[in-house]
Amino acid sequence: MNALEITDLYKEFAGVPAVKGLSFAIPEGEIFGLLGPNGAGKSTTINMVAGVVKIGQGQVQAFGYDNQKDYRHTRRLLGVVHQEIVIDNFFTIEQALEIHSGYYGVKDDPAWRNLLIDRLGLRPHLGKIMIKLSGGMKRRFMIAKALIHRPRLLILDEPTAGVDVELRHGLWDFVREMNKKGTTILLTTHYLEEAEQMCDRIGIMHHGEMIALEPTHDLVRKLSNRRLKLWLEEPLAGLPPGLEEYAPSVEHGGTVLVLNLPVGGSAGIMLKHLCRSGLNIRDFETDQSGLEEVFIQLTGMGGGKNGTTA
Ligand SMILES: Nc1ncnc2c1ncn2[C@@H]1O[C@H](COP(=O)(O)OP(=O)(O)OP(=O)(O)O)[C@@H](O)[C@H]1O
Repeated sequence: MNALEITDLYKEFAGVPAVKGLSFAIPEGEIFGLLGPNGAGKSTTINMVAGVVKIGQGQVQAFGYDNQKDYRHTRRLLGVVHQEIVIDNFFTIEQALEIHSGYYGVKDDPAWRNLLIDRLGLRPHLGKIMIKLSGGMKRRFMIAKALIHRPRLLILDEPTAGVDVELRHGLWDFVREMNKKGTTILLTTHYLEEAEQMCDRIGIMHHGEMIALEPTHDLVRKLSNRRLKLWLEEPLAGLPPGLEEYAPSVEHGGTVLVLNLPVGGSAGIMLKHLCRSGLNIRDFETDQSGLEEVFIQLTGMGGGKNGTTA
C-alpha cells in the first residue's frame, strides 16, 4: 500500500506555477527525501498534502484516502511539521500536547505523550509557556505535536533548519526509530548529507517538477564519477598509454596518477587496464561524489543556504 500517492498535482500563485503536474508515490514504511533548491515547490507540495494550501489541480491520497474528499480521515493519518515555527504561545508544552490529541479526536494517551516528551528532551521545559522557549525547543515541541495522534505518515518540512548539531542528530535518530516502528517518513532538507544518510529514495524537484526520483544509492551512483588516485613508486614522465578513456591526469610532479571511472563504467576493466600498464603502484585511494554533486549536476546550481546544503 502507498502511504502517499500524488497524481498530476498543480498549483499556481497569481498566475505563476509553483507545482507543475507532479506525480509520485511513497510506499508505506519508506523514508523519502524531497530535495530541491529554494522555490522548487517542495513546501507548496507538502502544504497541499497537509491540506493547508488548496490544491490547484490533481489528487493526493494518503493510505488510499483522498485528502480532499476524506479530509477528516487523512488528517488523522498525517503528522506534519511545517517549516515555519507555529506554536501556541501562552500554553505550556504539556497543556498544548493534551489539547492537540483532543483536536485529532484521539483519546489522551499519557504514556505516549510522556515518551514523546522524554525522547524529544522536552521534560525540563514542560512548565514553561511556549513563548519563552528557545527556537530549538519550539521545533522539538512541533515534532511532538505532529506525532501526538500517532500518525502513520510523518511529514517533516526542513525540521533541522537552524537547529544545533546535537538536536539534529537526536532528531534523526528518533525519526529512524519511528520509521522502524512502522511510520512512513517524508522529509525535506537542505542538508544533502542528511538526506543521503536517512532516505531510502530521493526525489529532486526543480521549477515545480520532479527531475529525478530514485533509490538514494542508485541516484548517487548513476550520476557520479568515481575517482581512483594512485601513488606511484616512480614519477611519470608523461601520461601512460592505454588509460585514455579514464581521463587520466598527474599530480605532485608525476608521482600521483588520477583516473576517472565514467558513470556506468566497469571497475574490473579499469583495473585490468591498470595492470597492463605495468605501473608500480605504492598506494591508492578512491572517492565518489555524493548527493551534493549529483544535485548540482541535475539542477545546474551550486552553493546554497550554507556550504554543504542545496
Ligand atoms: N502563498 C504564496 N503566495 C505566493 N507565492 C507563493 C506562495 N507560496 C509559495 N509561493 C511561491 O511558489 C514557489 C515555490 O515555493 P515553495 O515554498 O513551495 O518552494 P520550496 O521548494 O519549498 O523552497 P524552500 O526550499 O525555499 O522552502 C516560489 O516561487 C514561491 O515564491
